[in-house]
Amino acid sequence: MSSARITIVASRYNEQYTDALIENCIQELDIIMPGTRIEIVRVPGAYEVPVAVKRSIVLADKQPRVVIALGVIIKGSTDHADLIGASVTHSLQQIALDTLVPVIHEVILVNDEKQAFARCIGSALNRGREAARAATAMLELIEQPK
Ligand SMILES: Nc1c(NC[C@H](O)[C@H](O)[C@H](O)CO)[nH]c(=O)[nH]c1=O
Ligand SMILES: CC(=O)[C@@H](O)COP(=O)(O)O
Repeated sequence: MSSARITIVASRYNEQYTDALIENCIQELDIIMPGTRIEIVRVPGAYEVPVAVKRSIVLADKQPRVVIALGVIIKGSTDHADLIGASVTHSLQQIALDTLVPVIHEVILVNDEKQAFARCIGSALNRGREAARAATAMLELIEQPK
């Protein structure tokens, strides 16, 4: 039984999809890493995810072993979605490299709700379950004896 500590930082924007990402992620963690202690942090939108990820690492009394970042960005009629997506991707990677705490990136940028449904609620491409599997793999990697 794992006593690992994982923090999930998830945005609320497009809540029907982000809630599904969280639900699928937790369900998968319960299967592949039962007993994992999970903390959930919610933020307004994808753009706020990186600062909450960094705060969950730097300010936490007990540092998480892995952080999972979840969000759904749906393209609109301007470049705003692409700008947010690019900034979030770069920021999350920078946080992981700066802190050496693995940050699993499933803040997805999609063209429409059909793509969002397939990746958040559907099973074949579920990014919440993918995040859980990636987090587990990274936890096993960082907990290997040096
Ligand atoms: N359009 C989407 C947003 N927009 C909001 C931003 O993430 C951010 O909260 C705002 O710019 C204030 O800083 N967020 C998503 O997560 N998904 C979207 O589709
Ligand atoms: C990613 C977003 O903020 C998006 O909803 C913005 O839509 P628009 O590009 O039409 O302003």
